[in-house]
Amino acid sequence: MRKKIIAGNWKMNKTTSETVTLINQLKPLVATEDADVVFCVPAISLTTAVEAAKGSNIQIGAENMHFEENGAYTGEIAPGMLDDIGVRYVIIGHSERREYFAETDVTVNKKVLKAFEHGITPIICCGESLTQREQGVTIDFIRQQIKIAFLNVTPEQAKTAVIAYEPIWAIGTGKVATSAQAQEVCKAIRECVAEIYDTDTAAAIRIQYGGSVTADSAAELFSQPDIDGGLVGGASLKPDFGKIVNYK
Ligand SMILES: O=C(CO)COP(=O)(O)O
Repeated sequence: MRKKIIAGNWKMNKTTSETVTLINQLKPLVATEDADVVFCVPAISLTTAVEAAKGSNIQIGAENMHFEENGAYTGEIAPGMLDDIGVRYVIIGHSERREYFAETDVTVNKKVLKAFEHGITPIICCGESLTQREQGVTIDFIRQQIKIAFLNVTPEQAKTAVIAYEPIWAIGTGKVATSAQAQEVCKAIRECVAEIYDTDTAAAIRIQYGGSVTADSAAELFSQPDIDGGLVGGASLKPDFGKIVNYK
């Protein structure tokens, strides 16, 4: 049985002092043994967030990282820097990074490989646009994203990865995918992982749904057979996140 993983993606929200306040406020609300709970916070607050989360079940994740060890990449953050301060997860290839910062399936793959090298669990994002959904190419498009993201990733590594299916049309729009739509794609992702590797790997990998998840929609989404939790944007910044984590 896969353990659920419920992660917040804070995006570009909250100052460092606000981060401490919010973590302290949410700590008792997200305390559970039933799910892994991850807060992905802005890079500038990562060290503080790791400190603030100590003694709780909250793990801290980054929202991005570079794929090189170090070097002349002004403004970027290396995987070893995250590892050094106790960051255990990193979101890779979020659609906002693909859209505004020119990330591609190839850079996603490089980052995924680097994250594993450093023992950091990648939360690998995929998802179609509204146009692609209307064109009927959703599954083809996502299969391509997954196949490239996992190039040269070993089955042992893949078993520990997290995939976040986030339809772009559902992000920040209040337009949540139906549980049937989300389940259909998450099942297709698992089948794709089985094709790349084997059924054991497909059974172990955790697949989240993301896109306008709220305390009202979480229970139905997370009870689908191929949905192992969520990647939550807006609602992860509020006490409601506690209800999402304890959705049952
Ligand atoms: O992009 C998301 C999480 O990564 C989803 O954001 P919202 O929950 O705000 O729609």
